Amino acid sequence: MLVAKNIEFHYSPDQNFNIPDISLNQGEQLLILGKSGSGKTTILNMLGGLLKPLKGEVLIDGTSLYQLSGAALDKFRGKNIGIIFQKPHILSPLTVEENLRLANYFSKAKGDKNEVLLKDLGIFEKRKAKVNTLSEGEAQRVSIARALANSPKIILADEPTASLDDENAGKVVKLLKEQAEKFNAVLIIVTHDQRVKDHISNQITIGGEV
Ligand SMILES: Nc1ncnc2c1ncn2[C@@H]1O[C@H](COP(=O)(O)OP(=O)(O)OP(=O)(O)O)[C@@H](O)[C@H]1O
Repeated sequence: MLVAKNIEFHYSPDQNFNIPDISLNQGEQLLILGKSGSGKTTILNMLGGLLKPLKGEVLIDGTSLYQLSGAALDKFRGKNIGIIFQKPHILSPLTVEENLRLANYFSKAKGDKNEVLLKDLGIFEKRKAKVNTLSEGEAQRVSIARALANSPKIILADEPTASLDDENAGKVVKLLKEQAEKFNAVLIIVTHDQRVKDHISNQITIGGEV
């Protein structure tokens, strides 16, 4: 389902990220641990079709992402990959519901799963609320709902627990796992947060001990 092989990348020649090969089947989960600055967001962006590696390739369902043209890659990403960014990519003046409909619109999905998704994530009762009136934990769940709105085969989450207290951090990881299991999707979480360690047993560490 998701394969990354022989990936090489650096922003400047004096840098070198050591990026291990990754191979995950449908429904498998992986935790990538790394200290701040170790390249976690960089890897996630490469796996998500947002940053072209200098060498190597990323294959999703046999499709080599960076062989696709820009427009085809955008379309492929919209259909297959859901990314939960470190800083929520949601529009705060809009309501929860409107944010989801916007995601549906961009991925041409019907939006028939929105209600179930909001219920699963415990934010259904907030659907008419503007995002800028939500707590950080609620806003994080909206950004998860948005990323999952088109039932992606690959779910990538960048430090999804960084700004959450213990209780909410645990909840968010559980929700991500449940949703991935429900859709039999690949789930990759990158984090430096030790609290996530106990939730996903398949782990790799980049850039030395965390
Ligand atoms: N666009 C860029 N141009 C140049 N250097 C960059 C760029 N983006 C990131 N870097 C550098 O690359 C390194 C890895 O960054 P990255 O954001 O991938 O790390 P990270 O592990 O996700 O860190 P954090 O946990 O703090 O978010 C850092 O040293 C960062 O300063």
